[in-house]
Amino acid sequence: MSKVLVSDSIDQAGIDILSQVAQVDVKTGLPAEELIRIIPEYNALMIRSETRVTKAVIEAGTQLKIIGRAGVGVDNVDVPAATRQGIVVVNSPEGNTIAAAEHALAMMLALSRYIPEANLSVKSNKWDRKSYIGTEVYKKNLGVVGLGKIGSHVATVARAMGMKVMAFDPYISSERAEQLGCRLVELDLLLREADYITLHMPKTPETTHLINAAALAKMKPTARIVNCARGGIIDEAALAEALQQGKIAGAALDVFETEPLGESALRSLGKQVVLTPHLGASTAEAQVNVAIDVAEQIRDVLLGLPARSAVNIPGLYPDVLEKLKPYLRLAETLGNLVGQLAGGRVESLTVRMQGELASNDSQPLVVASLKGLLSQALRERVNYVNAAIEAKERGIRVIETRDASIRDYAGSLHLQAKGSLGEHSVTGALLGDGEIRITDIDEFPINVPPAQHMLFTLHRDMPGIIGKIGSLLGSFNVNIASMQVGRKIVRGDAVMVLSLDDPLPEGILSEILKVPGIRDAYTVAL
Ligand SMILES: NC(=O)c1ccc[n+]([C@@H]2O[C@H](COP(=O)([O-])OP(=O)(O)OC[C@H]3O[C@@H](n4cnc5c(N)ncnc54)[C@H](O)[C@@H]3O)[C@@H](O)[C@H]2O)c1
Ligand SMILES: O=C(O)CC[C@@H](O)C(=O)O
Repeated sequence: MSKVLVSDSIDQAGIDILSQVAQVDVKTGLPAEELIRIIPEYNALMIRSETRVTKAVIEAGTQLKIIGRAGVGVDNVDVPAATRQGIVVVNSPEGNTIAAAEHALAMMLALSRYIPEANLSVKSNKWDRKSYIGTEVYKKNLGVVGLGKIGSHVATVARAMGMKVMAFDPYISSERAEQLGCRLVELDLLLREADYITLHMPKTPETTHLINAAALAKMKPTARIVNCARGGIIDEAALAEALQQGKIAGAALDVFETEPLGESALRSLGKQVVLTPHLGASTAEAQVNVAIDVAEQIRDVLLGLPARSAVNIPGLYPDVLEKLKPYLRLAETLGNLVGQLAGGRVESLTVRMQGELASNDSQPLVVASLKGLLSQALRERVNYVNAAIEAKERGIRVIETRDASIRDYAGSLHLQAKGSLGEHSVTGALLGDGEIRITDIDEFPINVPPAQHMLFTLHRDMPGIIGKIGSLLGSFNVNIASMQVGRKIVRGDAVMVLSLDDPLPEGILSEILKVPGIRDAYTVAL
């Protein structure tokens, strides 16, 4: 019989499902070394946000087939390490949406009416009606940052309370925002105009400390901010300072840079700060939803069936998956690449299956391309199950075409995306050993493997230009791993593709664009 370890507190409904197919051991609060010691016995691990599933835990889990996260964020799991070891990681993308949205709304109202402090005051035998004159949210401007599942529900309820809602989300179409009755605006405007700001995006390199001292300085002195998304999106030291100096009026936080929250200046602030210990998902309903959702997936995988919300492996039957795996990786990489070249707001994606691929079932490749395309915006939230729905909700038009006559490689994939940075295309193929090659960018032939940090330029093919870019990168201490130029005619337009050992520092792109002959430049992180 299979063995499942449940290492965080999970609703009994989930345990009951797992018990149908496995021996279930519930052991919460395990120290890291103890988890590493016992994990080799288990075929599945079910967690919430407390257990840290590090590389060491994964490497020790030699029998593990699946890790189930009863919740949305899998930032406490080393997903690349699990993928390398062939362990499926599943989550529950929607089970706690309403709970988290309602918590954010409750935080906003608690902040406006000083409910936590007033409650403490009455409980300490006082009857103070003067210190807690609040403000109404009715007719106030709410700025929603991240208009995904939770942000959308917050926006809908806030509108019903009479608030005027604006939103900033670089990956959402203005049509989607309009459907929700929101004005899609730039972050700068939202920071300046909002009376309340609520954050609902994932923590990514782009969103880490998005709300820093400079952002807080743009806010109104009467503004209040709520973070029920992820710790670290707000710079807590800068926030404490802004509150102490009266630069903003209040903050309510459910999530923190370090959890549990240690020593923090935020704890000593008064009624203008409300803090909760990561309770966004803590409702009876959400805990039942996520426990059932994830336990069912663990049960299915232990029975040899596919998982419906796999974060790292598509929900396909194992034999189909095995055959398609290298092409799914190709499609995902190309989707991620073309999405970044086209910019955030992608309107359409064309997926062309070429050569031998033209006769395959195209659906998994289209889904993998969309998963790659949306991965910058949604990170672990996008998977093979929800990629198509997420794309539809974002108003992305998907066009599938086939051309069996293109036979430069046995099978190749061509993606074309139209977004806020214009229309861009990439083609890629697999070499005999399964290595990915990018064979074409914007119709310019090249032959490069994808790399973690890449720079693409469109320029005039003229003497000296490559040297200038090389020296410029050198002056910013960026090491070039490889470089290739693709051109159609001599001294016409050309593309240059550079693989870099380091991410490009801020400001360098504008310097590159100043080099005579450079028409455009894009950075990509894969
Ligand atoms: N406090 C809790 O207990 C709790 C519970 C559930 C979810 N969460 C967190 O809430 C957040 C939102 O969850 P969701 O289910 O709505 O996710 P979602 O994927 O449905 O939506 C996230 C949205 O953020 C947008 N986004 C990405 N980068 C952005 C950026 N730089 N600026 C603005 N928007 C950006 C995406 O386009 C997307 O629309 C996640 O961080 C999730 O982990 C917290
Ligand atoms: O498990 C929890 O309570 C938190 C869950 C939440 O942060 C999530 O990402 O789903």
